[in-house]
Amino acid sequence: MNIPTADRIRDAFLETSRNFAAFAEQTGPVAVAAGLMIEGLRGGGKVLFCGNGGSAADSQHLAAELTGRYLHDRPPLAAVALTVDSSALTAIANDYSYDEVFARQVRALGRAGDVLVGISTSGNSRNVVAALEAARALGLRTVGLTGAGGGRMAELCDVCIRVPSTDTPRIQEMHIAAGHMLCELVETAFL
Ligand SMILES: O=C(CO)[C@@H](O)[C@H](O)[C@H](O)[C@H](O)COP(=O)(O)O
Ligand SMILES: [Zn+2]
Repeated sequence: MNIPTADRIRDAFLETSRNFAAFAEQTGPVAVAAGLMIEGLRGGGKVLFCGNGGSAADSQHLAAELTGRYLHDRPPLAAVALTVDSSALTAIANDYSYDEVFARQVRALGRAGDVLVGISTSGNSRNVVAALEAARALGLRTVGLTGAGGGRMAELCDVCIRVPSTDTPRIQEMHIAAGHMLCELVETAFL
């Protein structure tokens, strides 16, 4: 099927708009996740993020919003993206397996009271699932950002933000919007 370019762009933007309208009616999990992050940070804990591909980019983006600032000046907040240390990622993948790249870092760095945010559009990426399992075993709180199905992550998360789409890029668009809202709510609590 040969869809004219303008129609294709408009259809994609309208789909994004419909997705966000549906997501706006499902705000509860975002509020609960922000509460967990605020509680963890107030208790002296930190927020860890992990994900693959676009979700790796989201992980470092969101961690930087907390260690730096989102909109306002306030104390730095403890956050680490487990996606950015190329030496750790390559060594763990090479010596153990790619499935272990986040879980091993969680076991190295995670402490009870911390929060792990796992980001996956399918909810089934094995390294993110393994990281959530490791986090639960250590007593971390777990937050998921997934697509509508939730995948295997749904049952491993204290709260799972399941955005209303099954299309990877459309899901990612809502993930970063939800992530920004999390940062806004967390920042407000520390102003
Ligand atoms: O950004 C994109 C697609 O928009 C890709 O890089 C995407 O993140 C990768 O294919 C990931 O490996 C997908 O993994 P997941 O979201 O299912 O956990
Ligand atoms: Zn992408």
